[in-house]
Amino acid sequence: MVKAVVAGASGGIGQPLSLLLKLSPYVDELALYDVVASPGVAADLSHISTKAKVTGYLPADDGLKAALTGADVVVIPAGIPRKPGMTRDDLFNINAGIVRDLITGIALYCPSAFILIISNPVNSTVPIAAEVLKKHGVFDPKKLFGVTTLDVVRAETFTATVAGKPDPSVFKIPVVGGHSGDTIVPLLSLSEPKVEISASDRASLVNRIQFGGDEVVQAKEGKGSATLSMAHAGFRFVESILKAVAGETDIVENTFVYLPGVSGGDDVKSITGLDFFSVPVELGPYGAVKAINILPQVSEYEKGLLEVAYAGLAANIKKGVDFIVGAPEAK
Ligand SMILES: NC(=O)C1=CN([C@@H]2O[C@H](COP(=O)(O)OP(=O)(O)OC[C@H]3O[C@@H](n4cnc5c(N)ncnc54)[C@H](O)[C@@H]3O)[C@@H](O)[C@H]2O)C=CC1
Ligand SMILES: O=C([O-])CC(=O)C(=O)O
Repeated sequence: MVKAVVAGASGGIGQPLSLLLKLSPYVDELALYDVVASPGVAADLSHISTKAKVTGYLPADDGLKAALTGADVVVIPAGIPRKPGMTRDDLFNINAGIVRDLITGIALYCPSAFILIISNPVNSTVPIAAEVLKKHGVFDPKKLFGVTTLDVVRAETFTATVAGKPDPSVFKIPVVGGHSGDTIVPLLSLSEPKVEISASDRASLVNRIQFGGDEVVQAKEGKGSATLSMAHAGFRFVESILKAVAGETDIVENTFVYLPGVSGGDDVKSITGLDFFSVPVELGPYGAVKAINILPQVSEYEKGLLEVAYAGLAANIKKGVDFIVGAPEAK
């Protein structure tokens, strides 16, 4: 019996993601938590004739505890989205506290659940989550994931367009680093099948993948950021986790993990110098089995992109850690 929880279930991502989970054969119970409207969303979804039993919870009456108790996987798309002109880091002040409080609930009520963080800025919210879990003595790095799947989905789609291929799903393209602007590093040189593109097409393709989020923010004109493509990407990642839990093998997703806690992570860290980084990760029934170190295979051009990403990521990660452990005193 698999219980999935969506925290932030009434939002732009939360609703379609909950719909996809309600349709999944891997989910037996689906608990929807939000500060508004979650019982209504749950009532609506509960009429769909699939097996998952859907319930909705608000903060009142220990709703977070009721939602999380017994959870196997918790997906977190709670928090505010960007408006035009904002960076993901501009969301930190509000979303950091939201993620901290939800992770505290997970530490108390379902400490062995898989935790998938969608809330931005992912480069900082995942370190926040790790520190909260450490404080409670329940941190299992094999089960904490920053969801960077949308970058992979965009890489597949935009590359197919440039390559003139009608079906983007034939592509497998690793995207490493973090989840904001130039911390997102698509490794087009490792694309399968191979893509032959000119240097100038490559530069604009990389830029489009790195700033795909901004494209949607601008097109929505102040009404939020990517929600439907994110629900698809989030569901793809949750489903990979649930397939691995069900015993399927050879499941690999790119995801932002705590490298020192994942097998193979130290090899990646010895190149990046960072504790958190998104790389292809093999998933198994107990979480991350192995971080796959593809960094030695990248092109010279991609090495340059990576150097830029390292600097931005270091600052974002430190900001998240400091939010929980406290910034060191100025001397
Ligand atoms: N990782 C990624 O690739 C992506 C991340 N995002 C991020 O996902 C987050 C959500 O985006 P949207 O769904 O568009 O926003 P939204 O505003 O439509 O929905 C957010 C939901 O979170 C709820 N919420 C707020 N505080 C909460 C709390 N303490 N506990 C539970 N729920 C709470 C709100 O009531 C709302 O229903 C944003 O931070 C956004 O930047 C968005 C797209 C891609
Ligand atoms: O751009 C945003 O703020 C939302 C996001 O993370 C994305 O679409 O990749």
